[in-house]
Amino acid sequence: MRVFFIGFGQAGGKIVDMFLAQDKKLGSTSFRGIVINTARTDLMGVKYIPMEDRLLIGQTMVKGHGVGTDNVTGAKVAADEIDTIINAIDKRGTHDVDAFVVCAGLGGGTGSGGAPVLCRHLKRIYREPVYALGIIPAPEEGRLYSLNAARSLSTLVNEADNVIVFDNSAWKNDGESVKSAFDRLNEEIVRRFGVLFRAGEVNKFGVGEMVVDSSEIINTLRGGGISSVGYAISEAIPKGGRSSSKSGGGLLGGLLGKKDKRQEPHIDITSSEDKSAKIIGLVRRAMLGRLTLPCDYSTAERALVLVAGPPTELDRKGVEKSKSWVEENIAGVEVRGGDYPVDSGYVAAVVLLATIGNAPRIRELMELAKEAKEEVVRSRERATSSMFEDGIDPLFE
Ligand SMILES: Nc1nc2c(ncn2[C@@H]2O[C@H](COP(=O)(O)OP(=O)(O)OP(=O)(O)O)[C@@H](O)[C@H]2O)c(=O)[nH]1
Repeated sequence: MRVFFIGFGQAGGKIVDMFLAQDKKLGSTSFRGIVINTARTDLMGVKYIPMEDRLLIGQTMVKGHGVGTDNVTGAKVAADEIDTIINAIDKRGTHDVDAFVVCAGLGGGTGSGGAPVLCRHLKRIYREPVYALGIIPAPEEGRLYSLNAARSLSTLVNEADNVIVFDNSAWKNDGESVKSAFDRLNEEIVRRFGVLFRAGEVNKFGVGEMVVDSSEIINTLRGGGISSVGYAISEAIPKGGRSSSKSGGGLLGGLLGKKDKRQEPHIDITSSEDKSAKIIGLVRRAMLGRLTLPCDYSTAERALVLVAGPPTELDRKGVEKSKSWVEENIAGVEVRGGDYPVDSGYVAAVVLLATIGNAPRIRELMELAKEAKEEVVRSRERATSSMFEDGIDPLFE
């Protein structure tokens, strides 16, 4: 799938920078993108994106200093400068893209406010689908971040064709601060979505036996709402049957995973039966393990199962059986799937759970936003009644 990424704000910018770095490392041209920010220093912090693809907005309003977690200003700046943003996207080339992905941390100001505005305009201008990859804050980051995320998310679900969520709090380790975990979390994000969005890409192995092309990803995400992604890897059987000591094993190895002692040890299997069992096991681990957004997977309306790895490990029966298993376990009946052959020391399963109906953290954010709204109404009423007590008629003052 050819994806045009737009990194909005600091988190979005760093993640898109990594997507493009991965593309360069793989010698692929599936991904392109630009980054946008109101803070000059954040744009300078990006490592791989060329200077001409870094766009500073809001200079008259905030003078390159950022919007300071104020997402109303973030939205205003994006709306005021939408023509400049669209021009920068057009300049980078959009004629052959399959989808746009707007990537942003929803708890701050620039990306949180700007992403919904940008999605609305991209949808107005282009025929290709527009997805948001939204990072939601951990509760420990404070109420303001959660309120910003709730507000941004409720607008985004109406503006984007689908919002795929990554929950920072679900991914940081106990005792670790969210900030110190950023680099690791970003790697997790780029690994999952890098594999998913590359499905169907032609490499030296050609396309898979059961190719997943961009239309299958698009059809899976078609219902809108919020989606989550599961991922699991297992070591592949090295050529000649011995275990490889190299991390990843090959150019694309880094795409699927790096050597991780916590992963299940590989089992030397060669028969189709064994390959199929390995794939089913991986898909189960992907769906039942940690998702980008922890949610009740049984409420998903559609799903996509993608198995990536060396061609010798891919197995049609395994993918078919995994699809049936996913279908039995989600609310909807539309489950798509296929394989993606790559040169790697790993086999990976990605499960995209689309349009989910229940995620506790999203519910928590929405309740917080409702309470905050009620508080505002109550404090307005209190202010009005105190003015009456003072003998002031607010209508005439
Ligand atoms: N996963 C991840 N989350 C991040 C990263 N950087 C910031 N965040 C989260 O994103 C939210 C803040 O968004 P930022 O991107 O820093 O803010 P911004 O859009 O630049 O907006 P302002 O700084 O307010 O102008 C917070 O909830 C952070 O936890 C990152 O590198 N990775």
